[in-house]
Amino acid sequence: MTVVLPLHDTLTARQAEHVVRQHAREAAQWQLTDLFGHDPGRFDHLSLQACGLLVDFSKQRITQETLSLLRALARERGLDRWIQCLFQGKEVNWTESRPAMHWRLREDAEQAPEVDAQLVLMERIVERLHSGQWRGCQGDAITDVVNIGVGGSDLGPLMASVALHEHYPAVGVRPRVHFVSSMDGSQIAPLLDELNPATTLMVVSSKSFTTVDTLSNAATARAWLERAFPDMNGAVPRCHFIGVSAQPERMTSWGIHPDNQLRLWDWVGGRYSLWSAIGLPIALTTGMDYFRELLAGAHDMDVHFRDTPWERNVPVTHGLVDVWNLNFLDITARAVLPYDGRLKHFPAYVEQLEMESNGKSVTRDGSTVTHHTCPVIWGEVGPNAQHAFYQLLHQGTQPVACEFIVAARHGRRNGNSAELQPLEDQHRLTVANCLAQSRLLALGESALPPNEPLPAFMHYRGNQPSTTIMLEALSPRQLGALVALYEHKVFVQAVLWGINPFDQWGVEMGKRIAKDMVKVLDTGEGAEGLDVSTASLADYVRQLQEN
Ligand SMILES: O=P(O)(O)OC[C@H]1O[C@H](O)[C@H](O)[C@@H](O)[C@@H]1O
Repeated sequence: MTVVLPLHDTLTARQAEHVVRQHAREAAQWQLTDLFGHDPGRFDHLSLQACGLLVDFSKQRITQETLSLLRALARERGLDRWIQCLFQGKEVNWTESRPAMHWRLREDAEQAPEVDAQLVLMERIVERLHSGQWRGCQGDAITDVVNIGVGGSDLGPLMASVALHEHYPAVGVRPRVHFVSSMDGSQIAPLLDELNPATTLMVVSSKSFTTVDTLSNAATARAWLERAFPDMNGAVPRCHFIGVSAQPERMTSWGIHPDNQLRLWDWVGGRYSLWSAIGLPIALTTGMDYFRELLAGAHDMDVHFRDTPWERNVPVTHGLVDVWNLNFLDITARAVLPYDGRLKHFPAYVEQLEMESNGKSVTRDGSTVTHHTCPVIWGEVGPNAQHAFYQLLHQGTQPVACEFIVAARHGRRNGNSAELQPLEDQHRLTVANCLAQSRLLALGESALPPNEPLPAFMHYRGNQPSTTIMLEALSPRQLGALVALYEHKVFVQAVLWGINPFDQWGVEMGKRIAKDMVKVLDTGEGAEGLDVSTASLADYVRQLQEN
């Protein structure tokens, strides 16, 4: 099927960009202190609510006019048609000739029956594990599940399982869920020392089922189980391995029993796949009802993104503000700062989602972009980062756009009120820190009560822009909405930049040349074709390993 995707109307897009650029010349002089001083209604004008999230853009260096000019630019770049193409399942991933239909994983059984069929299989597995009916090869109930995956087959499930670990399945007992991703064996080795093979189940999670990191960890896990049960090698794959992949034949030839295979599809990008069976660890942590709530929250955001006018559209606004910071204010770094330890893996998740999606430099027509695409993104749990890199945010030389993510209520589910009070107090303290930091970053020392003049080294210059995303509480539904918000804002930005957010060709070459390098390290073969630095390092390693 050939699909005609909208191309930019280059001339008008250039005109719109010119207008935004002129506006940005003025904006370069703006101070957030003045913007707040001039417009007491700034919060009302520049904050939006959707799907249980309150998103405050008022601490960004923008005005209502800025957003309106950026929306005009987006209109001229064809964003409305691109959104339609996304949700109509057109080939928006044009370098791989595929649609990108992660949103379809959040549809109901009627709209997406093939998705529902996999959810039903997944639910059966989850129930068998929670009820103790899934048995190891010696008849023991499973107590520990190890998810073996990397990239999108690790970061999303890990992030959401940890974020929602206070949500328990309604019935039964959940197993402990562990994550192994690193190819060097440094995670799996100590884990296997602790675990009992009789009660451990491995989930080998790989969309392609070719990723060497995952397959080498899976091989180590299989050897460990086969050593433990030398006479039961036929039962080991059946009782101790589940596979999740878009490649059933590869799962089968690796040895995953057909009954233990869960599927996803080529039309789901790895970093967009936590909603599929790749999310099995999440469902094992929370139970299937909460997993479905997570999907429902993401679906809420899909509908909001698709149907809401851009003036009130959170992913559109979020994407546009980031484009503004990067391309018009030259802010090339962004910090993702959750004020909630449960979201400790959220920054790493966003790093992959955004930088693997939008770290591109070639446009649809094959030309090189003439502007920056994705900023450098990093992050950490905010309160911990306060004691680490906030020094640079407050007094360093570079502008950094910050993103604060915090829940208004902790929403703790277990324990009596006397026990919970100290924890509620800790949550309030955390929210207070979040608000204090974003205020100080924005306003600098003018946020402080008037005092005697500070020496230069104590100076807080302020004017660091930030967005605050406030959840009512960290529920599965709101987490689903939050993650889908990021997925869609990434798409908005890609459309404005004219790039494909759904491929990752920049990762492929590294995988290929690593194979040749293994040969160099093993035998020295191929070293003569290498640069002197790499050849010398390889030689040094070989000498040390031989002695
Ligand atoms: O799920 P897999 O096929 O094993 O892929 C795992 C990961 O590795 C690749 O190199 C890509 O960069 C990621 O986008 C992907 O999520």
